[in-house]
Amino acid sequence: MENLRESMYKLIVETSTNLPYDVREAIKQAKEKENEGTRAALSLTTITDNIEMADTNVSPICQDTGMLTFEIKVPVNLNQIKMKKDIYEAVKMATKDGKLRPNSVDSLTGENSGDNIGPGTPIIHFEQWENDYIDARLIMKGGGCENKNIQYSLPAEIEGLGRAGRDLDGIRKCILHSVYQAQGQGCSAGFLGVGIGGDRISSYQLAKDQLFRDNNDLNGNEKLAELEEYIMEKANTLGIGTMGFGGEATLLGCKIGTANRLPASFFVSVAYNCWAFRRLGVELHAESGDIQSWLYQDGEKVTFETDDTADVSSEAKQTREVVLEAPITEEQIRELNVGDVVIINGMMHTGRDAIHHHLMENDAPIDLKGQIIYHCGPVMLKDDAGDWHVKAAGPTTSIREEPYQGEIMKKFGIRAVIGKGGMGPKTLKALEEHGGVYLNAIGGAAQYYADCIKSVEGVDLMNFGIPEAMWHLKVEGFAAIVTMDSHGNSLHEDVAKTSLERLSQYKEKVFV
Ligand SMILES: O=C(O)C[C@H](O)C(=O)O
Ligand code: SF4
Repeated sequence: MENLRESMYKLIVETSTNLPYDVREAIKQAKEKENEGTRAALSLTTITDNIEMADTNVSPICQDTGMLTFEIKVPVNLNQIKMKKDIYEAVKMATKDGKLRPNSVDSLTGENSGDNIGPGTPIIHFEQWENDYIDARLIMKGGGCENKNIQYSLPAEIEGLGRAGRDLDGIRKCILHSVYQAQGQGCSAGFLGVGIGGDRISSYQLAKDQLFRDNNDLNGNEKLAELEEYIMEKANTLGIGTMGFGGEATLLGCKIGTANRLPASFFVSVAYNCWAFRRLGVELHAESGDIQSWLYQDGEKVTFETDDTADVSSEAKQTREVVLEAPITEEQIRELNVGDVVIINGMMHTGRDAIHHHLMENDAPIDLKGQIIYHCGPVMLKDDAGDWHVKAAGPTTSIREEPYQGEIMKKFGIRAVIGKGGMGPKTLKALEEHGGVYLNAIGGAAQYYADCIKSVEGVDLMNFGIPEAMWHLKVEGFAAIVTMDSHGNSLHEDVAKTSLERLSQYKEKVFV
């Protein structure tokens, strides 16, 4: 198996940088459904441009390269301990080359292992089979969509839908609700893997396993096939849309599986995957470890036309072009309204979970008055001369900073924060009181935004690790949409409200 390490390296790089054909096809169809010129359509154009850029640059589609999970089937008698070592080496190499973000963090101290290896990471499952070759599949599921996974224990009372019993109709309610509760926070439009039955643990595993099914396959169980079809149709009427901006495309795939359960338990578990659905596989020669064929890449590769006159930045030309450069004044902020597209030039500073926590108790390493904070944990590489380069830099889910954001903006005089998925009432109130704005960038579009970053001017608090440090970035033409303004308006609040109303239409029994 002298080539296993190299083959696994190829699998990792390809999974991180090149979306599988079935996922590309689903995104292409979603884009065709949206009306031209709408925010949803323009956001999808940013997403498809980003997919092509990642492919061309051989760089991560999204900066969160996720929890590496390998599912490997091996002929009997193969040494799995040796195989594991090769996989670890391949992971380390891919991290060093900037194809993976160092994403393995000690749960208590927050210390980043730096190479993606640590207790519990990566996840590798082996299973023996009677075939004479190896089937190795990899999924890289990011943290934002992982946080939107949900497990229901039936019977249950479901928000908007009422009582869900221990039957197919109860399951239907759980799955519809799971789409609603994710809103735009898991970078919709998304894909669902659903596990019915098992115990709490195996039920979630079953849900994640469903994500390995080809998006175009038909469920072998007629009832479940019907349910999958129903969910696809109805979830796309909720109006959550791409990034939760509203629109036609909310769900791109739904795969449901079952396992036996105990008489006393009835779990429905949902694994929510963002549009950046990175999963690929290879068939390997059992002796050499060479790649014999790729999985999920049958037929002709689905490509997207790139159109730089029709992405989010072009919306500014149709609405109002507002160019911002820090330091920003309160007056400039008060002029902004939900729906405006802002083009940012000049400096912005990254800050996510560790920085927000730190700033509550400590001074900032630089003067943040009038500045812009970007909720982002980039993939960075240092060259031989010691200079840093941005390899991927999309936004992270902002709601995690909800306990801190308002206070921190006031304390340091920050005028704008950029992130994705929106923030809650506490931040909205602070934006109104202080004169601040929340700007939504397109989640997952890590190449698109990396391209806007013209230089890395410095970094502070590197002790928190690469994703969590405060990077000082100079940008040009960085486009984002005002989704929460200083007048008490929040697009996220509006979409949450209307989607709940739409969800409630589906209260009545459908499956008997
Ligand atoms: O960790 C990140 O960079 C992003 C994360 O996957 C998220 O969706 O919030
Ligand atoms: S930022 Fe969005 S696209 Fe990237 S891993 Fe998180 S949920 Fe997925």
